[in-house]
Amino acid sequence: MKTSIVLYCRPGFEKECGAEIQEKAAWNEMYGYIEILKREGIVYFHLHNSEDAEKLIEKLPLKRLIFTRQWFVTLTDKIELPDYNRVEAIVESLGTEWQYADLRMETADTNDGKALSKFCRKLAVPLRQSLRKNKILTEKGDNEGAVLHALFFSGNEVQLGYSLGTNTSPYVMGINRLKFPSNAPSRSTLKLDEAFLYFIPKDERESRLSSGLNAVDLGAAPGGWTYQLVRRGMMVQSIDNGPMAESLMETGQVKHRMVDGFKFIPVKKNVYWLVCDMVEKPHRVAYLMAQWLLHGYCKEAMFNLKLPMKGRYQQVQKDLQMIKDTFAEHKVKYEMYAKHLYYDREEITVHARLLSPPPLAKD
Ligand SMILES: C[S@@+](CC[C@H](N)C(=O)[O-])C[C@H]1O[C@@H](n2cnc3c(N)ncnc32)[C@H](O)[C@@H]1O
Repeated sequence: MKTSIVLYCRPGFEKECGAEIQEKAAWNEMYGYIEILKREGIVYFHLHNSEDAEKLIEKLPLKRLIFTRQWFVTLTDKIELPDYNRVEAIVESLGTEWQYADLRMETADTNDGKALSKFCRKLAVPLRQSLRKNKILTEKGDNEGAVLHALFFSGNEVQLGYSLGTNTSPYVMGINRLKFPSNAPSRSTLKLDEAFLYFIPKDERESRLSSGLNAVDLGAAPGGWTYQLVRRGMMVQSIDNGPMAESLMETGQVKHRMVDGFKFIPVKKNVYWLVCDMVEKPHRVAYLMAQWLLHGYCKEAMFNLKLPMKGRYQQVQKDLQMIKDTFAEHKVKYEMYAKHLYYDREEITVHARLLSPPPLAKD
């Protein structure tokens, strides 16, 4: 059996996901070839050297991959399951050598996969029990331990693998499913909600997403992103020529400014968050975000970069590199992560902040 890494991404983005893992593995001098399950959001990275699989998921932070939602190292090839005694067949193929802290029942992120996930939920109960009985699954609460993945292709076909508790997504298939708030003005509200939950660690949310902070929302109408800022108690300047939802204006927390988002500069230096969802050329948005941070107009920025039809991975790399080069030119320390989040479609979300004083800020 060859040892491979299985990566989950948004269906339709397998090529980008494959190109990215191959490139970032090569930076670590690990090589292999890609096999994609087209439109299923599943990518195999078959490593030439089997030992590299675990080394790679240990060394490369999952957070550094833009197009990968979740990953695992294979323990088995695809296993054929009988119609009965599926649990026994899975437990048997695992052996008793290794223990896991958690079990994830997974499928492709497709309509067929959704139908299959009901079956998985039912099977999870007896499977967990049996894994515990056989001491393959340890007691809950061990975040450091390995996570066991069971990827189902049908009720009769599964592949098993593991990820490392310290470098894995906490969600099944790496997807954080959120409930759409019925009073939000647009569905894109979920993009910013997911982004805040993904990029800002839980124990820092109280200070970095706290009530009373000031925010600017560029390309705000009708207000899905502003809604997330208002909901967290922030005061928001919403920039867009289009109309904002009345319900948001009534909160008294929103100032609507009908001006060009590329020309707007805040009068006061008290803006903490800049969020931006303008449908614009990504390099223009990337440049604007870097300028806001370097001038100290905001402390943190969360923004979308629209993806082109072709050469999506290369374009994203170019736009992010431009921001990195601009920061390097000004010798600032910074933190920047980008992710193709679940609620993103033809765009990725980027979070950036400076860790040293903004060099172009004027008193
Ligand atoms: C995808 S929509 C934003 C949706 C919004 N984030 C929400 O959650 O409801 C993009 C918005 O960007 C605005 N926009 C595009 N170019 C702009 C510019 N130069 N200045 C201000 N707004 C702009 C458009 O008017 C449009 O309302």
